[in-house]
Amino acid sequence: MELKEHIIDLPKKVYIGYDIIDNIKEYILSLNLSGPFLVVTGPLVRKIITDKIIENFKDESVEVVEVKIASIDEVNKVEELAKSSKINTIIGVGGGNIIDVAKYVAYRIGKEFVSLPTAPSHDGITSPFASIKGLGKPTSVKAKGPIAIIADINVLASAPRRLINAGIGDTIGKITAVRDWQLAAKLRGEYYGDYTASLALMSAKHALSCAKILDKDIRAGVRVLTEALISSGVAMGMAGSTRPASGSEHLFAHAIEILYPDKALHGELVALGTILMAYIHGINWKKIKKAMKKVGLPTKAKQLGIPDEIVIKALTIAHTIRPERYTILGDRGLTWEAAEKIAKETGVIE
Ligand SMILES: NC(=O)C1=CN([C@@H]2O[C@H](COP(=O)(O)OP(=O)(O)OC[C@H]3O[C@@H](n4cnc5c(N)ncnc54)[C@H](OP(=O)(O)O)[C@@H]3O)[C@@H](O)[C@H]2O)C=CC1
Ligand SMILES: O=C(CO)COP(=O)(O)O
Ligand SMILES: [Zn+2]
Repeated sequence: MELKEHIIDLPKKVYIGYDIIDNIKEYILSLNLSGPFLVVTGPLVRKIITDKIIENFKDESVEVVEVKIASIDEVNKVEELAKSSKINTIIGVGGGNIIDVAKYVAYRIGKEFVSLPTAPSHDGITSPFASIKGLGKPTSVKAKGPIAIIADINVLASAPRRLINAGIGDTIGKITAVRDWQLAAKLRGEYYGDYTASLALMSAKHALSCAKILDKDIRAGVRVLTEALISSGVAMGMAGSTRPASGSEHLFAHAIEILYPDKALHGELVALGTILMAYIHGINWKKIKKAMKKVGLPTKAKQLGIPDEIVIKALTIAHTIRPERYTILGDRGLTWEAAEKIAKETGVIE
């Protein structure tokens, strides 16, 4: 099936390198972005990274706002401030939650957004979508794609290993997401972009290959991972939806977040979901699980403190989360018995 209209939303510039946050002012000005600027950041990141960035912004009109989670209340707070301070450019400095709030507010007020990720933990760095709690849906909504990305590898490599692993987990998910997309094209006549799907799959391949590099040279490994995460976001921008990056494995992750919130990182849940959905798809889930173990990603719900019953329940409700996006879970989902069998056979529960 052809799309009636297709807008490809991509960044104008991607700055990637070492210690490049020192050049932030130069980058921003070369993009002709005007102030006042609003830096959206998190409490921890503010202390360890953001304050240094602000120093490099001397002589410009800059305000900083701290956000704890990506919720509609935080969005409203940031939007109010942005409007009252007549902000022209929003810079998101932080993990996935911060980037999502920054790009969503930029979308709502029609201003430019610059993405400055501090952790390679998610592929929302580039994507023109955001996940905001309290909007009435657990999945992402349209947001402003970044005009520029500033990816400082020294900053990203300083993130805790758990966040780095979560980024690998989020990209591993593309293996089943693309399978689901192919299935939807076959069974439901949904638009399928071969090139975009290949791009998403390539991200998974590169993220997995970075695992070996990470142990020898953390910065080199994080660079490969960051490029994979940016690229997966490009796939979403090209597809005009998160379809190439989010399938049944993400539905499982979202279901866990609903039933048992804030226990695990997004990428960790996606990776667990990928083992389960790969099993149902009949692809080599053992190989995926082995690769996850090697990286240090949890392969059992218990490692994340998630009870077995929550995993089973999540599997049974996952298909209801985004019914318009067809996946291997079909329209009717899994029975409790089937879910339990899948979770046990893959070793996700005991
Ligand atoms: N829009 C999209 O397309 C996508 C969106 N997402 C969304 O992203 C979110 C997950 O993002 P994720 O990054 O995993 O989680 P968070 O944004 O919650 O970040 C996790 C923690 O890491 C901290 N942190 C960030 N950078 C560093 C650093 N360099 N050193 C030390 N600590 C650091 C944060 O600090 P602080 O407390 O200061 O913030 C936070 O406490 C989910 O909500 C998910 O839905 C995921 C994929 C795609
Ligand atoms: O996390 C995402 C891609 O990695 C976005 O997924 P959703 O559209 O399912 O929220
Ligand atoms: Zn994701």
